[in-house]
Amino acid sequence: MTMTVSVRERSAALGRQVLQALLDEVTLTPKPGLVDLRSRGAHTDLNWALMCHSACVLQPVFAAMADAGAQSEDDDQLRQRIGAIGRNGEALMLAATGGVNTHRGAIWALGLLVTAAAQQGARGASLAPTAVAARAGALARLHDRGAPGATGNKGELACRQYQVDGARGQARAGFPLVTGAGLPALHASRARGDNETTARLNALLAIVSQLDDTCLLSRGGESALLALQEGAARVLAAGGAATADGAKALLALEAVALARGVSPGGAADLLAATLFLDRLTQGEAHGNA
Ligand SMILES: CC(C)(COP(=O)(O)OP(=O)(O)OC[C@H]1O[C@@H](n2cnc3c(N)ncnc32)[C@H](O[C@H]2O[C@H](COP(=O)(O)OP(=O)(O)OP(=O)(O)O)[C@@H](O)[C@H]2O)[C@@H]1O)[C@@H](O)C(=O)NCCC(=O)NCCS
Ligand SMILES: Nc1ncnc2[nH]cnc12
Repeated sequence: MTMTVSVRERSAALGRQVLQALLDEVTLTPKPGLVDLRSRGAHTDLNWALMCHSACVLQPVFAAMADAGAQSEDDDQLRQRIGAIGRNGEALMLAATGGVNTHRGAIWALGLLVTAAAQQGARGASLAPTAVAARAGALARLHDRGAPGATGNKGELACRQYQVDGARGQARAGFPLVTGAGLPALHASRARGDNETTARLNALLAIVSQLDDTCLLSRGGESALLALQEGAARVLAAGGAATADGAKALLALEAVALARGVSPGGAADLLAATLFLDRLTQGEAHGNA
């Protein structure tokens, strides 16, 4: 009995940590093309308040996935369970936003990661980012029998048209751009004394510079993807968002995103995933500086 209560409490705490990561991501400012505290970026149907509302509505969904992860004995059953919770979460999101896709990618990526973190925690296994991401990747590779054969979503269509792996591929590979780009950039930036906002912006740019983001592909095609990847790499090569040259390059990147009407929504989700994994090992020490 006491055991059940403490599993629930830990799951609820993980749900709050996901919520915090989503709020930190959307509040991070200035982001190129994305919704932030200043603006809607390249979006007409999204804004900061709607993104925050959506994140709050989804908190119990992430806690339910964590609960499933903590209590699971069998990976295949767990995969079916979180697939169902994720689809229900998507329906809740659409009902709460009047049909706007605020967090589909986040439900997918952070859903897998929070499940994996809860499973690792319940087994007394490592909560290191690489261990949690690898566990999440293993879950993503299992067949979700409740999933429709085709979603018809823009990401899926872009994957087919441009021969990229998209959100599914990133998860099945164990989130290599979270562990290999976002987290290293976040930590390197903090280590050289950048403030937390700059460190998070540099983590986002490191992800944008390498990700085949289907949000960019579906709105702007390959030329938009390349323009954003190269623009993000230029900010980092100039020393990152904290330097004068980097800040100039970031403004130029934002102008490119707005002129093309594109937004790196997949990279934003992976930044939230980066911040979640960082928080798992760092505790709640980092505020929005
Ligand atoms: C397996 C799914 C991820 C279904 O994916 P599908 O291929 O069907 O396509 P999408 O709906 O496009 O979902 C993919 C979302 O993932 C984000 N993303 C894009 N590229 C990548 C990438 N390379 N790596 C990781 N993540 C990526 C992205 O999400 C963000 O963008 C959303 C806004 O996108 P969009 O609707 O295109 O919006 P706009 O461009 O603004 O549209 P318009 O205004 O122009 O109309 C936003 O939500 C961000 O989150 C992609 O959208 C999965 O969804 C699935 O199977 N779900 C059900 C089960 C489940 O959730 N399980 C979870 C636990 S197992
Ligand atoms: N900040 C943001 N702006 C637009 N789309 C997003 N998807 C996830 N985070 C986002």
